[in-house]
Amino acid sequence: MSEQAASTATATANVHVAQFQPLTSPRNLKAELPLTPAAEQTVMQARRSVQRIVHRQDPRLLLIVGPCSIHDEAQALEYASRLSKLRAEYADRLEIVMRVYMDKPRTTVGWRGYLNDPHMNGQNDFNLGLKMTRRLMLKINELGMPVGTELLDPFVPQYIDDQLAWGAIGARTTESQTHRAMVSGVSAPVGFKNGTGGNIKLAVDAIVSAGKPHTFLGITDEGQAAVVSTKGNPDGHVILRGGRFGPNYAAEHVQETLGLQADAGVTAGLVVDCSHHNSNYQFEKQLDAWHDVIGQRVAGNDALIGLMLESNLVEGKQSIPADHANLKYGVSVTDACVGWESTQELLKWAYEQTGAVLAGETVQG
Ligand SMILES: O=C[C@H](O)[C@H](O)COP(=O)(O)O
Ligand SMILES: C=C(OP(=O)(O)O)C(=O)O
Repeated sequence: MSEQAASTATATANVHVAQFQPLTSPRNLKAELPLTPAAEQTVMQARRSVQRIVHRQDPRLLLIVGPCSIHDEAQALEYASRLSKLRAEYADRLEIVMRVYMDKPRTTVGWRGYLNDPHMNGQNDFNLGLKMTRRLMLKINELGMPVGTELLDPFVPQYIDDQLAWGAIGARTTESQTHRAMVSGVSAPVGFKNGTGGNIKLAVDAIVSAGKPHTFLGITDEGQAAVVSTKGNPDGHVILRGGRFGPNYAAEHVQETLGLQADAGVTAGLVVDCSHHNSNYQFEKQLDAWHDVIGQRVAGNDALIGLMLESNLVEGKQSIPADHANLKYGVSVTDACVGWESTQELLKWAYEQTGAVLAGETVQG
């Protein structure tokens, strides 16, 4: 697509706009990369399971597991292929969804993810990023591995909503009206992180807001600017991710959250993100959160319905080198992740532990 300079610049308008570029429409991209029957089946089955887990009608644990961010298609597919085997093996007790995070929020600036900047060089080729995102999600769904992602840019759901079993709103945007309204129209269940400062109430408020109809400005499938009216998303839930004061997965924080939800009439279960402030950004500490939360669930706290784990083929993280040939294989370029061996052990442990919880309970599809 050809680039176009800001043609509307005047003395007072678009003073700080450098350029506009045409954006492909959701319909064009979906015509090029349609949802296949196999991918659709993965999405539909997993979405239904996640909805039931969120509303505590299915006792299995929802586990959202995968890299902090995707930066390489082949590595993401290798990870998805490995994870899909464990998903199938543990399906009677665990509903495993892969973290396929493509659009990254930043505290200030930094690489904004594969969707925003697929070349990782500041070119911000959104048209390519959207295509690569849709293609990767399609391939992962076709493996029978359901996809979960953070929804950050409000236009993006029109391009990938049909492929999502689960979505998240990040800690930096849960309080945003724009994101709450956007979620009210998203087809999949969506989790809201607590704020970076640790405020849980704003995530509960977000569930209430996104559960209602909204009218906002967005785009149509044809890519035309439009007034969008939604019906409300009934499957919002809180994701506890810790705050600047420290972790918030202990029993007292879980109780506090349930109290806030009761006041607001929210009955959804809670997901705990083992990473971010719940691990103090040290990837090994995700194990503490994982063991603690599953321990609470096994001890009888049914409100704890799921966990998130930041995991990659290889543990740790790396900075993005100027020469991408120097990127280390399978290592995160954003937050540090646990490696594959730990991931396997953690999933096996979760499966073993939840045996007692699920004994005698029937999982209905
Ligand atoms: O999940 C990843 C990061 O925590 C998030 O994108 C913020 O990153 P930053 O604080 O490094 O910008
Ligand atoms: C950015 C993320 O988390 P948070 O919004 O909790 O910082 C993430 O999960 O990738």
